[in-house]
This record gives sequence, C-alpha cells and structure tokens, in this order.
Amino acid sequence: MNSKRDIVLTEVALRDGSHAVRHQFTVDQVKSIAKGLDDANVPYIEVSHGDGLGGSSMQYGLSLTNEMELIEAAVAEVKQAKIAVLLIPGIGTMPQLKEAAGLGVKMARVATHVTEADVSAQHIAYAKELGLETVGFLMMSHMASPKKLLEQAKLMESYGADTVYVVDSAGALLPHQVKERIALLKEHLTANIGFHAHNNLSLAMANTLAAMEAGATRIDGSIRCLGAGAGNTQTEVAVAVLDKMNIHTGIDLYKIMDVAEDLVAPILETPQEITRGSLVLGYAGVYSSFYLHAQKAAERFGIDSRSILIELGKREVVGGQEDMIMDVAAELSKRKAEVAV
Ligand SMILES: CC[C@H](O)CC(=O)C(=O)O
Ligand SMILES: [Mn+2]
Repeated sequence: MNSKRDIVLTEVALRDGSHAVRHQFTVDQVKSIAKGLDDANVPYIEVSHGDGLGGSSMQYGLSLTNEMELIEAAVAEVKQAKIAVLLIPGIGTMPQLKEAAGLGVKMARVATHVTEADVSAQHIAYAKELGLETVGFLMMSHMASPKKLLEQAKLMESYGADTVYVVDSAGALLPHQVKERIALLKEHLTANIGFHAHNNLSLAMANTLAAMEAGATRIDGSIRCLGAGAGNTQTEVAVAVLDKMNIHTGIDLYKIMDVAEDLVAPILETPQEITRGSLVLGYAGVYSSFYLHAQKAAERFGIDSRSILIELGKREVVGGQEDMIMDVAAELSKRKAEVAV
C-alpha cells in the first residue's frame, strides 16, 4: 500500500467517544478496537478520558478503567499507529502527560477554549520537551471571530505546536464559516492545520471537506460516529468519500468498515444518531459533552433538556463549567414552578 497519505486522520472514538459511553470503556474494548484500527492502517488513535487526561472525576464523569491502563493497552496492541492523548490544562497535569509519554504515547493534543490559548504555553512546551508531536486544539471555535481565532492559533504555534486544530466542539459551524477560518489560518501559519467536527447539524462530513478545501491536512474522525453529541465525522464514511475523491488516507476501507460494524456497533448503548438533544446542541452552540449531563439534570428537575441547553448557549458556557448545568436546571425548574402558581 502506498504509505504517503494526502490527509492524516486521527481516530478519536476512544477519547471523544468516551463521553458517549459515559467513560465506561474496558481494557478489552480498547484493545480490540485499537488493534482493528491499527490493522486498517489508521495513523493516529487518541485514547483518554473524554475530557482528556485527568478527566475522571465526579464533575466530568468517573472512568470505569484508569485511563493509563487503557493507554498502555492500546500502545501494546498497535504496530504502526501512534497513540495520542488529549490534555486540557487545568484538568490534566504535566505529571500525567509524562506518565502517558512513558507508556509510549507519541502525540499530545493540548486543548483550550478558543479564546484562552495562552493557558497552553507550558503544556505545549512540556509536550515538546518530552519528544511528543504536539497539537494545539482550539475548542468551541464557533465562539470566536476568524480574526480572534487566528490570533489564538498564532499563540499556539509560537509555543511550539506542530499542528493547530480548529475544533467545532458544538457542531455549530456552517461550511462557509469553516472555510473562512481554515483559509485564514492557512494563510498566516506555518504549522499544519487540522479540523475536528461534530455532527449535531449533520454537517460533520461537509465541514470536513470544506476544511480540506481551504487547506486543512489533518482531520479527525470517530468510527461509527462514536463521539460526544451526534458524534464526529464518521471515520469509515470519510475514508470512503475521500477514496472516491482520489484523496489518499492510507486507511483500508473494508477493514475500517468491519471495525465499525463488528467491534464498535456492539458496544454502543444506543446508535449514534442526531437526536433532538444533539440537534439542539448544534443549534444552541453548546459543548457536545454537556449533552448527557443536561439529560440527567432535566430528569432530575422534571424539565425539558432543550431549555437547559438553549439557556447554556445564551450564557456562552465553556468546557469546565459543567457544574453550571445543574444550576441552570434548578433555576429553570424554579421559574417553571413560579409560573405555574
Ligand atoms: C471537553 C473536551 C472535548 O470533548 C474536546 C473535544 O473533542 C471538543 O471540544 O470537541
Ligand atoms: Mn470533540
């Protein structure tokens, strides 16, 4: 197989998909999926808690299995793929990054809210010091103007990021908005440009193609759409579409289809589809990882999860503010009770 890839895909189901399975991945699941992805020649496989290293907590959701065990298991299974981790400064720590590097991780993706790139400086520098390929990951990119996004991307590049990602965490961006953002970064950065989509408005594939057209050379996918909210760009679909466009991903189409059908589909609690909840996430521009929390809060307070998500969107909540979900739910439920009196 020709090994030169036109587009480099990072498979995120074993990290972003952690949100969708309430962080309940087992060692056996990670082993079999990582092995299948490696065998299909996927170049990068991200493994961590959904909120990155150190995410296992009451606030973000407790992991069933220590993520270092999952990372170690994935590293042991792969022959050619590189294992990546996500780290959000303030949630994950430098010692955890060091531990992951010691286990054989090859790439660190340092994620911040789109307007807070400055908090990634130390972590990006440390990841480089550890010899890791390093990505700056600008989350909730729909919340910043293209000009602001460029300023933040430049910061990450100046800290040493090899690649800077535009991250559509809420699946809220429209194709022309993706194009505008990626094109601007492409014009002004020397780092590789990446794009991470969510499918809440059914635009993940279209947005990924728009990003590539504007110059992105790194993309993310989640197999069987196993990611937060409605999932990400579906990896096996992206491989098929890009193949039809004569864009070489290096990934074996039949093998990746089989991993999706035989290994990933059976572990989904419900099929990954655009439910009204995930649609509202994209429409309101709220973090996909807030979805399950909002559902729980809605059940607890007897209100519609959509009202919670729309209100969170109005308040422009950012990752790390999951505790606001219960506050908003309590407030809306109180308002509802007052109106009923
Ligand atoms: C809370 C971290 C988040 O899941 C990272 C990510 O994949 C995104 O922002 O889309
Ligand atoms: Mn994501």
